Amino acid sequence: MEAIEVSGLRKTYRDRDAVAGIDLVVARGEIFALLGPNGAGKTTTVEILEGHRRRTAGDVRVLGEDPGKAGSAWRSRIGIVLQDADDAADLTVYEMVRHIAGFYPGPRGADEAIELVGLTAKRNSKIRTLSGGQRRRVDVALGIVGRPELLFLDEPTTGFDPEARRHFWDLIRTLAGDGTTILLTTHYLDEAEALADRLAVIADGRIVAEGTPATLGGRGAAQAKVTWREGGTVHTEQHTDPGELLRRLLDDGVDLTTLTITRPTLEDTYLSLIGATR
Ligand SMILES: Nc1ncnc2c1ncn2[C@@H]1O[C@H](COP(=O)(O)OP(=O)(O)OP(=O)(O)O)[C@@H](O)[C@H]1O
Repeated sequence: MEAIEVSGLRKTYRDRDAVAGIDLVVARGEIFALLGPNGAGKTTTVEILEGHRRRTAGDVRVLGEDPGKAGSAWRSRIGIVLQDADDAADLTVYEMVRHIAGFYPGPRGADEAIELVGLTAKRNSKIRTLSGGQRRRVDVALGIVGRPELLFLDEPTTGFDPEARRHFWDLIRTLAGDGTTILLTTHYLDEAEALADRLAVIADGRIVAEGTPATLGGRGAAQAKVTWREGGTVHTEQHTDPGELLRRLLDDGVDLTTLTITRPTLEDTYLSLIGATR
């Protein structure tokens, strides 16, 4: 059984489609990233999968059940990190995590969850005294404390400093290595590239491309741009396989310290996919 199966998903607000017919399959144990510009429909999609919003049309199965009808046993199998979590700010980190752990049948220890998000030093601090990035880490601790089979992360690393982001990536890889399925939305292309087994780009409520970070939007087959300097002139050539060109340049005694080879980054590919929909 797949972790997530979606076909023909639509969500209409008044007369406008926020989600306009999405098909999506996420396998168990997979890390799947949803990318897309502001207002594309990512949060709406994720909240329908979490059972937090009603859909207008389409079939949705999450861990084998319809999230619109599933009960508390299903809910205890998923973990959620919302985009704007409203923390009970007067509790300490430990109190809050322990409180939420109490809703799950087989939770992690609160201290283990706090340690996993790197907040042990803030264990006894009130949440309202934490920085924005530290609060976000509390949100992640709350999402994983129940040992979810499936974890939803909506822009999980917004406000994280670079070290916290790397730490978080390691945590996600560890969870995935233990078999947790992860669906995340992010605006950070480096994050998607570092974490995702597969990803989809949503624009205007539709999936415009889907693939692995290496193949999305034809990226894998894209030509490499080779640039070098020879006799005071800069040369540029496009090649699918630049090996032959490199051998020729070596034979010709060209100074290869001036040579660069670039391929489209995931960001280049993403921006051209988004641009094509405008
Ligand atoms: N409760 C609502 N009522 C009316 N329109 C809504 C509602 N929630 C979302 N929308 C609209 O649906 C569209 C998709 O919004 P959504 O929040 O899913 O986008 P998103 O891809 O998550 O964006 P972001 O990257 O900014 O988080 C937007 O045009 C938004 O204005």
